Amino acid sequence: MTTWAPFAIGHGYHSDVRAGENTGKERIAVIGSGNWGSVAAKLVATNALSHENIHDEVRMWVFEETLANGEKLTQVINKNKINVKYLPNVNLGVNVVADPNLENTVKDATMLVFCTPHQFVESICKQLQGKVNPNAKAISLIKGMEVKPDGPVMLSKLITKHLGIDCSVLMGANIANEVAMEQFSEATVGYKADTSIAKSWVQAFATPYFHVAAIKDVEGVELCGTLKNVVAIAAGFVDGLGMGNNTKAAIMRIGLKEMIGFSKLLFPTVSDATFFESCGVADLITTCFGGRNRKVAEAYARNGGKRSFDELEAELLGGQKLQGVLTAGEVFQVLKARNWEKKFPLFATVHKIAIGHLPPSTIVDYDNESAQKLHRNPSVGVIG
Ligand SMILES: NC(=O)c1ccc[n+]([C@@H]2O[C@H](COP(=O)([O-])OP(=O)(O)OC[C@H]3O[C@@H](n4cnc5c(N)ncnc54)[C@H](O)[C@@H]3O)[C@@H](O)[C@H]2O)c1
Ligand SMILES: O=P(O)(O)OC[C@H](O)CO
Repeated sequence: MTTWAPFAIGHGYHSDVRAGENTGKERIAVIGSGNWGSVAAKLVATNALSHENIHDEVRMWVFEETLANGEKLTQVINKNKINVKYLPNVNLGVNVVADPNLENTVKDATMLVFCTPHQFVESICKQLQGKVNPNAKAISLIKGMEVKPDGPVMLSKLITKHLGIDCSVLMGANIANEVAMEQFSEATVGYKADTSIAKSWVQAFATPYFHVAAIKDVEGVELCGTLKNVVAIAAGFVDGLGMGNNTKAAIMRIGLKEMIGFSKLLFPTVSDATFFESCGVADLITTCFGGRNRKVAEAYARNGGKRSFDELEAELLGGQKLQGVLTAGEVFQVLKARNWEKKFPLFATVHKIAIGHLPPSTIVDYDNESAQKLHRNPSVGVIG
């Protein structure tokens, strides 16, 4: 561990600290500073201070905004080491430096952690083209996907396409506020092929309270994190309609089946075992009980679909962003394009409810015939 001098609490940050340095150490930058992005910065900042092979400073890109008191968010973070807007009351670490300049954030970084809402990733990548170290590696903590005219594109692939660098993913049962409180939880790194890259990411994130396992199934891990948000919207509808635990469990089971089916149709290499990791069933459970997607969908159903998701998101989340409604729309585009709508009735119904084409009550009243065909598995002797 090296002594940390320039970034003591209460000091302004020194933007020229990196000039002329070539320490041969990894240097981590976090792109994004929302609720989970801030926790990601806290995790890697802890490890940066305790691992000799990682440079102490962790630079975090902040989509700059002016707070109600007129101060800039970056200035407040650098003064107090707390992201007062997206992760209040949690010290990010003395070595986290908030930077409103995207290009400056990634300058010299060898490990790039992407953690913004998924709808902003492509424009961020375009801004970063030609600006990142070609030998850097990336990891995406972002749950979501893009749909292009020729089909769906996972965000890890989008990052690799735009920046020409390897991109792993980290997903798991990780409600940010709980990880921030250092409550025990687990996560899954999905990597492509190179185990040394997977080990670097495990080292960067793992702490005694945050256990990280790596598996060679980047698409499987990323699709788990992406698709569980659609199921969480369905779970929220069930809660908002006042239905009980059995109904919610049924929706989660059907949702898991659709997650597995959809993932394997898109990527036949996706492994069944992935769904038993933290990124799979564990994340599905935590999100369907404690997540933001569930919370806003509950309010939507309680209001009978009369108030839009955008309105409820703004009212309930204070600037944080939902991913599940957009993802349901993106999944639906894939279902339409491939004529898969009847194979994934829960996914399709979530989208139709979210855009107001069906009432919330139809979450338990969708196309039962095709649903039963899909969700009953004769090979294990289930009838009915
Ligand atoms: N919060 C969690 O518990 C959690 C846990 C695991 C994974 N995730 C995933 O992490 C990703 C990031 O979520 P989060 O919770 O860190 O963010 P968030 O929803 O808390 O915050 C929204 C962020 O978006 C930024 N933003 C707003 N407009 C923007 C723009 N035009 N361009 C770029 N950025 C803009 C805001 O400044 C803020 O940092 C999501 O994919 C989410 O699903 C979240
Ligand atoms: O709050 P949500 O619904 O965005 O879910 C948060 C995380 O993805 C849980 O792992």
